[in-house]
Amino acid sequence: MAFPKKKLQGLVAATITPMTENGEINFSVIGQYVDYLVKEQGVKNIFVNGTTGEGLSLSISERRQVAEEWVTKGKDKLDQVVIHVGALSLKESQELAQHAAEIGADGIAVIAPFFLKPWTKDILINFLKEVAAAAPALPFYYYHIPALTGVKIRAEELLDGIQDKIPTFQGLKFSDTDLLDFGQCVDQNRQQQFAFLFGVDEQLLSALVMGATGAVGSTYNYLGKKTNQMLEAFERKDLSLALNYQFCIQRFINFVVKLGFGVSQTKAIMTLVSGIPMGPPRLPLQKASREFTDSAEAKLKSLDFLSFTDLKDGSLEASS
Ligand SMILES: CC(=O)N[C@@H]([C@@H](O)[C@H](O)[C@H](O)CO)[C@@H](O)CC(=O)C(=O)O
Repeated sequence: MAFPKKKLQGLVAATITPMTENGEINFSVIGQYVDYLVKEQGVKNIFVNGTTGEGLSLSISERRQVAEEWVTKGKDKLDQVVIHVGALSLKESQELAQHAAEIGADGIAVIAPFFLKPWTKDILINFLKEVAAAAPALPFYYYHIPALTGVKIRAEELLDGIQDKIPTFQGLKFSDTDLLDFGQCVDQNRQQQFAFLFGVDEQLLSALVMGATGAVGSTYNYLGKKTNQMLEAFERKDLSLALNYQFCIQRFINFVVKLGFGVSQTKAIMTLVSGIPMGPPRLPLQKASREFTDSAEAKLKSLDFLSFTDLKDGSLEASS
């Protein structure tokens, strides 16, 4: 199999799914969102329908439409659009994988099924293999997020010999803090050209030291520019400057984590910073409180992540 695509590297924004106040998907702002990521944040890769995108809270038909809209609006602007196609139902996952191929996505990613769970590596591989086979021309990424799926099979174990079973396997999206597991994934697969995409934004610098080739995360929607500066400093081997950037990013994430941080809060912050209305999350998530948004705004300003002139009208929309 030949993959014409460039290796997925650098920052990948885990996109939010914009919604209207009525809870419908707001497709009308996706074009603007693409431009914002590229022009304001310098982020040209996206990960659609993942955790941040509430992919598992959307219907299959919605997931297809969202994927299609991002691919269409990202054409000639974005480098790569990866679609998360994981689902509890293998059939649905395969349908989404096939659809991603049909619409011209650049790759697919899959989480472990998390209700009736695979308990061994081989069972998980069998599930992933069946999904990957539905899109045999698309690069395949395993999305490791054990805290949310409850599937604790170590990524290092999973990667051992994975390309023999899944020839389209191209990389790992690692959303966990176990840097021993992550480091061993890199170390044991040095001969492969896999993408190692780290998914804990506040710890990215440590993962870069371990050999991460890129990162997928929610904060790259609005802290992409700052994180790109960190990547550039790391690339120039200016570790002290890179650390300054990481600490600065950590100060913000640490602050919001203490207030209670998740997808709802990401929607509110992105609305505030970009001026593009992301709307409320879908149940069971609850909209971020006005108090949260005000505190986050003050913190962003104090860290110089946001100036008064950056504020757009949409900032009001973020709060209840
Ligand atoms: C649990 C979670 O949502 N993790 C985020 C991080 O970007 C996270 O928001 C960030 O590190 C702040 O803690 C990503 O790993 C999720 C992600 O990439 C996705 O939306 O698919």
